[in-house]
Amino acid sequence: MNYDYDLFVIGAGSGGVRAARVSAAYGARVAVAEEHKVGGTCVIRGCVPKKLLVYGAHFAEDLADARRFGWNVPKCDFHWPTLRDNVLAEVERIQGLYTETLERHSVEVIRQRATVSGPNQVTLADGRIVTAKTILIAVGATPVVPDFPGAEHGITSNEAFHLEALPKRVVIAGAGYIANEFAGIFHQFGAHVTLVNRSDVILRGYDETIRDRLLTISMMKGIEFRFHAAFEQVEKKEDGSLRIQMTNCEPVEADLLMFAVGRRPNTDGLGLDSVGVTLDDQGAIVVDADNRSSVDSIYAVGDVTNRVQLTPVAIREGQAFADTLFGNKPTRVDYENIPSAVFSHPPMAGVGLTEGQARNKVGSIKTYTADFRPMKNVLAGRNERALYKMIVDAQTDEVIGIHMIGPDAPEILQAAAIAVKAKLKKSQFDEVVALHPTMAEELVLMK
Ligand SMILES: Cc1cc2nc3c(=O)[nH]c(=O)nc-3n(C[C@H](O)[C@H](O)[C@H](O)COP(=O)(O)OP(=O)(O)OC[C@H]3O[C@@H](n4cnc5c(N)ncnc54)[C@H](O)[C@@H]3O)c2cc1C
Ligand SMILES: NC(=O)c1ccc[n+]([C@@H]2O[C@H](COP(=O)([O-])OP(=O)(O)OC[C@H]3O[C@@H](n4cnc5c(N)ncnc54)[C@H](O)[C@@H]3O)[C@@H](O)[C@H]2O)c1
Repeated sequence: MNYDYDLFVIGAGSGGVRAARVSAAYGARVAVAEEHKVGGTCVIRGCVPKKLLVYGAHFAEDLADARRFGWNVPKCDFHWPTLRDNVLAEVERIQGLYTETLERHSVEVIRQRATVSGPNQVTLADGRIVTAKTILIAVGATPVVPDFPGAEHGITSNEAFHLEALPKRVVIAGAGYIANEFAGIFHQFGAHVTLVNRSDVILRGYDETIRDRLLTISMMKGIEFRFHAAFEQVEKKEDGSLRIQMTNCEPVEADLLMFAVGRRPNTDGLGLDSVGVTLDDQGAIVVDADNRSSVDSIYAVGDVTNRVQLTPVAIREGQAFADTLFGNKPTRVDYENIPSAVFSHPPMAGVGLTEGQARNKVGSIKTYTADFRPMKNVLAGRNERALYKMIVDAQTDEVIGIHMIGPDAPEILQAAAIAVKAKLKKSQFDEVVALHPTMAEELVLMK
């Protein structure tokens, strides 16, 4: 049968763009449909604008610390519209680059919503029907908004990048990645931040000691935490402020409520049920190791499969899909030892097993820690300690996990992750001469 395209990709985000571009480079006739902006969550309302806000926020501490280093810093004001508009302009620039790359590879970019209407058929928002030998679903995920009276007065991370003015009092629901990153951002911009979580665990999945250090430092900075609290009701008052009622604590008054309680796959109304694509109980597309769904001609990559919701993972899945299907190079993503980071203030990062996971899985382990006050913090009079932890298999001496919190932790961890992935031993770390004076030298000095 003749199809309009060899490949039709739905969603031009991290996974979809990579899959479309590489498949086209292998000679496939490819189209990609995008209902919002090319680049997807990471570029438009995720990693990129978030990291730029983190940089912007960090100046609050840098400017204060500079005085201890002899700089005569006058009283500085922060102007939110300047940062917001510069960040949004940068996002537009990157969006342009992504679109250009796709077009240069002869990928047809269709700026509309698309839904699946057959195993080889896609229906566009304007009513056009197109056919493709293979369909790749790369529609990502969307923020979860809990259901309770007044929840409509809250925003999600999608809107946080567009705020008219900076709120003075912010309540953030959740205690995961987005909650902790935005807690740091709003706090550094001068807002009073309260994090509300239904349990007393922040950043589940990260090493407990590292998480505890972030909690301690955040509280020291003045970020408040309300644990074991569930939202009951939010009222909007005449002056526009919010009265937020929760279980287990007094109501909180705030100017902004932001939900950061997870992201669910974007499969609603996508037509997948009509063709028999199997979804799990979270609405994620169930795929095999080659990203193939329960329907032979339909594949899925990225957040919509709810495996690991990170951009580099979506990109790898998109690449593996293209290599396997159109490049004659069967490739599978290796999910072992994926490094990750939280761009909180200070940031934290980790790779491999946490101490708790290692005790359960490996049994006999050794742990090494470096708990130190970075040189810069000492001179700045900033009482913030960094903490590095290394987990070693006691039998093989292999380093099976590295976890850290402190300045530049994500930058340092990316390099350390190579060693963990390469299954290097603790003795091989010890053989490396320290690079002095750095924070990273602690990695080869742990005793
Ligand atoms: C605030 C925030 C910060 C983040 N920070 C980081 C970080 O620092 N590091 C990191 O690794 N990850 C981060 N992430 C996660 C990362 O953004 C995602 O894991 C990644 O974007 C997933 O890529 P994807 O291709 O699966 O989906 P997406 O990038 O979400 O792309 C999906 C695209 O599909 C489009 N679409 C959806 N439905 C349709 C349809 N029916 N028709 C046409 N188009 C459609 C959407 O508009 C979107 O553009 C962050 C996420 C958020 C929300
Ligand atoms: N630096 C990064 O790499 C980065 C940054 C941001 C987001 N992301 C990705 O995006 C995903 C989504 O981020 P997120 O922060 O929304 O999710 P998350 O899974 O990190 O955290 C969700 C939090 O919400 C809490 N929660 C869940 N349901 C709740 C409810 N009904 N009421 C109150 N609290 C509730 C959970 O206990 C948890 O603390 C992450 O899992 C991550 O993969 C990555």
